[in-house]
Amino acid sequence: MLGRTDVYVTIYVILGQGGQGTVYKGILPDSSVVAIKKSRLGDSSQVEQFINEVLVLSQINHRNVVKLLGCCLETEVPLLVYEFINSGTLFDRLHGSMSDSSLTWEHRLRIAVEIAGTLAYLHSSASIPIIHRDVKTANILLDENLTAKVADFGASRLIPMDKEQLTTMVQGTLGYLDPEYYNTGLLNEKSDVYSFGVVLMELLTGQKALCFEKPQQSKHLVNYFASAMKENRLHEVIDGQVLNKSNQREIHEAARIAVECTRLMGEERPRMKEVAAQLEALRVTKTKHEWSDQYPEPEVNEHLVGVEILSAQGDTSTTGYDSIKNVTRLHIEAGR
Ligand SMILES: Nc1ncnc2c1ncn2[C@@H]1O[C@H](COP(=O)(O)OP(=O)(O)OP(=O)(O)O)[C@@H](O)[C@H]1O
Repeated sequence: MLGRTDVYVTIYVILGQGGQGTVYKGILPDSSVVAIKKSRLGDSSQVEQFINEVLVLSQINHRNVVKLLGCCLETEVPLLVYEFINSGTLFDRLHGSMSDSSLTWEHRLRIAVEIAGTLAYLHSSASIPIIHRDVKTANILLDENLTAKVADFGASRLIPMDKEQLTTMVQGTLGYLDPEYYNTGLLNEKSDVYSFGVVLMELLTGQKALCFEKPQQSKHLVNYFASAMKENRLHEVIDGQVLNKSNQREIHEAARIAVECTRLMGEERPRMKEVAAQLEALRVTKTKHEWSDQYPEPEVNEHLVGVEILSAQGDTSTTGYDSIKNVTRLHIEAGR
């Protein structure tokens, strides 16, 4: 945080307009680029959301959460200052002006792992459990390496340790909103699990969560996706840009996880921790497969003789095996 110092910011472009106000790109005197969120004049509920965001973000230090650098809450128009994330939102990459084929399945799976890991951290590892409450692709920013940064904590809630769920005014975004929370007003971590399931479906299909222009049966991604899964026609809904022979198994498994996350009853949905572990396992297995394709096990022929000679000399490892172990370990470390 910047603390109580006067800092002059040069504002030079509008990045976007959200429910909470306008976001500008700015530059600090030390030349660092920042994003500045400005509340709408005279809207007290927005000021409350700003204060909430400061409260929540000051509890969090995570590489996949956008960093809050400073705030200015006493002024007539409150401001929040964040690190600038320069490659747009996941929504824009998938559906907007930035949509292109550069988002491969490997990128999408890694982004899914990063979001799932971040939500698992918010739900169970942060000092006070946090429910984001507005998980959607428009709230996932991407940096130059396409690393995901979860943003927009204005609607999030800190859950007191002695409470399993909270009664709140229902808030969220259509298409991502947990139907159980919508009907009961009872909020718990499983609402984020539902919204994450929708994000995973978006990554798998390249389609929007809710698309009014589409015919009734494909308007809601969750229903469309779940019936395709049930009727064994998943290939019809998966983004043609990502599906190929070598990733069918992973895509099918990721689709199964997405359907589990969007179950109608919250208690039937998995926890984010389990989801993150299952998706991470898909990535690790993928790396293993890639390595074994590159360094195939020796066939039963004269090569085997060589291996036996090595074994007799006390070296029982093969290149492929050790390499696989190293790669797996590297990925787990990088995922922290
Ligand atoms: N830290 C940031 N770095 C770069 N761009 C940002 C940053 N924060 C927000 N933006 C940009 O500003 C836009 C508006 O952000 P904001 O969070 O206010 O709105 P939203 O998520 O689109 O809408 P809502 O708040 O209604 O959910 C985003 O879509 C994004 O393009």
